[in-house]
Amino acid sequence: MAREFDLVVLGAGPVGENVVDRARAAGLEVAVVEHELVGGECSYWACVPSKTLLRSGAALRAARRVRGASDAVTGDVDVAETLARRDYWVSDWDDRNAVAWLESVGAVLVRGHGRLQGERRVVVTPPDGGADEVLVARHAVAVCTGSEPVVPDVPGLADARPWISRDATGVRNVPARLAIIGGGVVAVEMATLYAGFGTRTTMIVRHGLLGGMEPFAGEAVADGLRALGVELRQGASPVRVSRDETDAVVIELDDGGTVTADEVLVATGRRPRSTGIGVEAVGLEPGSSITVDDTLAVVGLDEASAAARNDVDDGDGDRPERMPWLYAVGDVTGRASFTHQGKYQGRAAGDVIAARALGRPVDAGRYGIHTATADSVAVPSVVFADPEVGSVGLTAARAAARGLAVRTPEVAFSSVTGAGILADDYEGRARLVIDDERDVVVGATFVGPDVAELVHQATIAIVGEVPVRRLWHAVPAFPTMSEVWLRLLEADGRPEVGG
Ligand SMILES: Cc1cc2nc3c(=O)[nH]c(=O)nc-3n(C[C@H](O)[C@H](O)[C@H](O)COP(=O)(O)OP(=O)(O)OC[C@H]3O[C@@H](n4cnc5c(N)ncnc54)[C@H](O)[C@@H]3O)c2cc1C
Ligand SMILES: NC(=O)c1ccc[n+]([C@@H]2O[C@H](COP(=O)([O-])OP(=O)(O)OC[C@H]3O[C@@H](n4cnc5c(N)ncnc54)[C@H](O)[C@@H]3O)[C@@H](O)[C@H]2O)c1
Repeated sequence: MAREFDLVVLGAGPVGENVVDRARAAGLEVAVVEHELVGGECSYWACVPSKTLLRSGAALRAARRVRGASDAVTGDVDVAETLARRDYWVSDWDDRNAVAWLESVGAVLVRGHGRLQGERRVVVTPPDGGADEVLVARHAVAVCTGSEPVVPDVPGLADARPWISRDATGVRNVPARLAIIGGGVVAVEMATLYAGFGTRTTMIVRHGLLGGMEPFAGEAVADGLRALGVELRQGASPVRVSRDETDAVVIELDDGGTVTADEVLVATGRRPRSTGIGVEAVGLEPGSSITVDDTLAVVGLDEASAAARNDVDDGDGDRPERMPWLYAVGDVTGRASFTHQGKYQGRAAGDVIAARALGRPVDAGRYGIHTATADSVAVPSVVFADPEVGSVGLTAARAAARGLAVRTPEVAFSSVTGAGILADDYEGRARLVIDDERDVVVGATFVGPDVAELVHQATIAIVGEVPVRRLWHAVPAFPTMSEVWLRLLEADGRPEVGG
């Protein structure tokens, strides 16, 4: 016997939880299928443990940067206490609180591995390998299955017991030597973390660090990592990996060099988790990101399902317009792989699914409540390295690629009194990207200690499309880090009357 619900959500990560929350708030009957821990990657293996582990070293370094406080710092990071704090924040990898929340909102949790079995049907294999159960969705299925790490096909790597990010954030025995392959955000944050733990850390980086961001961000982070004692092997790629007779990992590089370590962390990106979830049953391509429109409804599904059924539209117009029934939300869409952005999508998706199911008006225009418009305008992110990198919107290069004429005022934080008071010899930079035609901010990057909280101001300026002329009236308090905004406006130039 199949159980019926209004909505079946596949995956109870942060994104699935938000879809559930909004759909339940509207009164839909909702089932959510989860094969691991309710709360997903972010809560147990990604954002929460990584940021908790990074915090101890960051706090110590912050105190060391203030004369009058620095002498009170007499030791290094207490690794055992830091790991214990991490264990607390990941609830010892126990999801009972998250499950209690699901129950409190009246959602039904179905434990097991789910996969699509055709339109509006999800089949679940329970964890004990018992009989499959079919869940039928009266209105919609939302795929929120997240992403998984990519391990490149380097000879010997898979057999060398490489770490993926879960091993690095779930660590119990901190290695004396760690090699990291990759130069993206996972690699940079984990190098910062392990260097702070006293691990001899070597990064193997094909190109620069933090590709895709403003170049000055990667350069400052590279300098910061070197200052922490990290060895950067830039312009090098691994060609062969093995374990030697002492069980050390030996990584041979294409520049002829070798890196030897106790563990090797592979941080070479993630791919959408769209295999093994039955997308082929509805005509979609497993392994690819699932393409959605701004209401998170899967695009091209009718054509794909028709093709899968060999049911060709003869174009006589007799096929009725159908309500979307399949949605994809979060990392699996490849739109913006961050928890906050996926949750934003999840709120829109839960609301629009309910609106369509209940025959209520749908607000799907630009910045409508049922859309994830900001995905293509303002995705904020913070890289928790030393220095931190906070960014949102377009870089100068991305703006140029879009054909925008921009102004890019840039300043050093040395001109900001609040930064100098925050830390002695504060070093950092900030850049705005301003659309010259519309005179609004379309991108911002801040690099330096404790810049994370500056990003949201930029996000509001971008999403609110606040004219730069008007930003002159948003006065930052003295002496705070926010004064960087005034310096940036000054670098851009005081507007003229009638200009
Ligand atoms: C090391 C690391 C650090 C990160 N730090 C940050 C950060 O600081 N800030 C930030 O915003 N983002 C961060 N991210 C990214 C963030 O973790 C993801 O963007 C976020 O987890 C995506 O949420 P999601 O719900 O889409 O996917 P997930 O969190 O992956 O959740 C998907 C859920 O679906 C379940 N599932 C999958 N397939 C099935 C199936 N077939 N049946 C049943 N259940 C299934 C999974 O078990 C999982 O619980 C980090 C990522 C990594 C790797
Ligand atoms: N603070 C945060 O918000 C945060 C933290 C961690 C992760 N994340 C999310 O997780 C995602 C995944 O992070 P990531 O760092 O794994 O991916 P990434 O795409 O940011 O970086 C991958 C890195 O690996 C390199 N690389 C790829 N293939 C390689 C190969 N074959 N050999 C050598 N190097 C190779 C790339 O050049 C790049 O430097 C991010 O895009 C981000 O959305 C966010």
